[in-house]
Amino acid sequence: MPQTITKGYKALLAEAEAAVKTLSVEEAKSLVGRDDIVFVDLRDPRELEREGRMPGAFHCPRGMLEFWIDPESPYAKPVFQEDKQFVFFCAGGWRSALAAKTAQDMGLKPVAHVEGGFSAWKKAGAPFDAPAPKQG
Ligand SMILES: O=S(=O)([O-])[S-]
Repeated sequence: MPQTITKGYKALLAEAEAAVKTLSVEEAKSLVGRDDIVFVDLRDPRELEREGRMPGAFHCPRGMLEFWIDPESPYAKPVFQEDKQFVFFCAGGWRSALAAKTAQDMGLKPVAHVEGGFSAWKKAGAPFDAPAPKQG
């Protein structure tokens, strides 16, 4: 018998979007370079290699999020102990909505996520570091 998914991704995203602050790319752009803001890139390493990076963003693969945020975890990262605003982004804005909701549920604050993610960021002409050219 097939599995019955009782709470699908749309419901999870709707819950997350209702709970966390969403920034447009334009709003996010206006925060670049500020000392009190940490942009958190949730994409996988291969996506960064392929698509490029947001300058100055802290890279936290989505799979490590909870373990890097919790100071009691052996994998805790000091950046998540700072008194700053955390702005999450991914490729398209879905992982970042769920991640920002989880981070907020864990007590991290303030948090927000970027609508449309890195794809929208690039499309809007926001600054990014292009991927390094392939060797060979
Ligand atoms: O990056 S994503 O929005 O496709 S999950």
